[in-house]
Amino acid sequence: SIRNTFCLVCQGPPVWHKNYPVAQGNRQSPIDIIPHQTSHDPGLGPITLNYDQCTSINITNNGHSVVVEFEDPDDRSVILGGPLDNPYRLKQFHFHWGGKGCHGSEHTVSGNSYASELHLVHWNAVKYKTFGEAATAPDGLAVLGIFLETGDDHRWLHMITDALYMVKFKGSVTDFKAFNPKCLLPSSLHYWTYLGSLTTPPLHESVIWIVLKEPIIVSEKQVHVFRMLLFTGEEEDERIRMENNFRPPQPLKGRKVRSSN
Ligand SMILES: NS(=O)(=O)c1ccc2oc(NC(=O)c3ccccc3)nc2c1
Ligand SMILES: [Zn+2]
Repeated sequence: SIRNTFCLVCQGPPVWHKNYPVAQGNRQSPIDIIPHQTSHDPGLGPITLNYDQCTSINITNNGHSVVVEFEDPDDRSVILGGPLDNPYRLKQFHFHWGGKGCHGSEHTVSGNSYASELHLVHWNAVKYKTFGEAATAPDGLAVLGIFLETGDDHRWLHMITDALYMVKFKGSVTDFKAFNPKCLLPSSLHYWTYLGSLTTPPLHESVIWIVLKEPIIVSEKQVHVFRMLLFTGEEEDERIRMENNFRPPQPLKGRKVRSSN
């Protein structure tokens, strides 16, 4: 049937375990974070984001999300501290969002989801030679998750949403230079952290998750611009709107979620 030809990832989370058995593993992401059940760890220091020398390259529609990629030849833009033993290099950031009126974050907080979630993906270049190698190692990646809550316009998110018309179709890419994602951070860097995975195939259990407690505020109109993107390519007859590209929370399987102060 059409569904068989439809790519496996596009058929969504319920079928991923067929080709990626790790989907039912012991450290899958996202999760529902229950604040009063997290353990406050005084040994957990603050995180530091050294993004001032970062070099963004382009913005692309990879058929699952919209991704801004960075040059990572050295430690010019890194996240360090917190639960991390090494600096982790910024590789890319991307978003997950819902459909009209329904929420689209991946992590939830006491069962509540936000309109969208931003992921800044970093890799451990001290221990591993390439991103690909790090992506399969238990301490290979560190992803900073930031919730987007609807309210007033976000003055800097416009730089992203104004570029989305250029990458409407799957497989499209356009230059996107000199963007510093520091402008997308909330005022507080307090966070929860736990050991998890990539939230889309190949679902590698290689991510140290750092989820900020404070969301950034963006307007519903700005989130709606993300929904003009398509899952489908320019050459395909059927146009499928890119929305609800989030994986639902996965079983905690006894994991501890730690809280910074
Ligand atoms: N939603 S997620 O868990 O943050 C997540 C999920 C799946 C991912 O695949 C990649 N691959 C690269 O970035 C990459 C970048 C350059 C070369 C090869 C791969 N990053 C991911 C992040
Ligand atoms: Zn993501």
